[in-house]
Amino acid sequence: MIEFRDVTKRFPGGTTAVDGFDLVIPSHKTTVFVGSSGCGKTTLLRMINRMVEPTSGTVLIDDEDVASRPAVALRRSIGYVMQNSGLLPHFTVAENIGTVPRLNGGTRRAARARALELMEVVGLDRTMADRYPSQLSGGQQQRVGVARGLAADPNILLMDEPFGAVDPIVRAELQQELLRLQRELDKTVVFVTHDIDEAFLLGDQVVILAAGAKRLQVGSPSEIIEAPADEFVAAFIGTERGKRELRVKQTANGPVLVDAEGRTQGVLVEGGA
Ligand SMILES: Nc1ncnc2c1ncn2[C@@H]1O[C@H](COP(=O)(O)OP(=O)(O)OP(=O)(O)O)[C@@H](O)[C@H]1O
Repeated sequence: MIEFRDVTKRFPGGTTAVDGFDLVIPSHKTTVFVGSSGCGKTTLLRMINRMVEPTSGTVLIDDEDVASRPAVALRRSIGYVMQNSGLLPHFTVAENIGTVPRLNGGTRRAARARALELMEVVGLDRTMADRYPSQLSGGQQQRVGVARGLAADPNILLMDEPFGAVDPIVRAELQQELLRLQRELDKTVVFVTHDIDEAFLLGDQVVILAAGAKRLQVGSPSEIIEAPADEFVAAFIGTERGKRELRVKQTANGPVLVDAEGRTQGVLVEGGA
């Protein structure tokens, strides 16, 4: 469990990126921070692994204040995946993935073995191990980024808009891969995005934020869609655009669900959750 207790971050220059933020992030679930640009999502994420230090307040992992842990060791024990993958251009794929195992004192051989194993986990062909990042597609680079984040087998994986820079088809593929990975690996994932659809697809817990990391609503996707906290959240999640206001339409083949513009969104079936 990760916990923010009354956390504030003021940057030199005066921006209050995060103002008195409280949140409990349950273990073995995916929590998504979603909100518009500059609302403090990245700052929140980076305070978990001490890439950013809070001005006041406490961040705890399993009831231990992260400030009491040596920053470098803490950072290496937590996976971090960033936008544009953040790969080192002069390292091969295998070397990039094996960076943290090497930093942790592992042999070159062990790091490579781990890298090859992880390439399989994230759906990359092993023949790519000796390529450089520039010789991969954007989607493949992101997979390498995810593999690198997993290399030290962390309990916590922080992901900062990891799929922001790829086209919608590859993005959908990577999202499905992450859902599969999460079922298999069972990590505590904290994911940042500005895309509410991505948040609802991936999140067990979704945290909708406004400027200063103000919590507008925290809940499961179902809770938020069924009862948006206010007009702003309703507009943000798209109910106003009619996107999530579905109604039943009878067709020759049975009932389907259509949106406000009459576009079919799905088929109505009996039973289920
Ligand atoms: N190192 C820094 N120094 C000064 N101000 C900063 C620094 N990092 C972030 N900020 C400011 O803090 C606020 C929150 O930034 P943050 O990157 O956390 O937002 P974000 O929600 O992740 O935005 P985006 O979606 O655009 O990445 C912004 O106003 C930003 O300009």
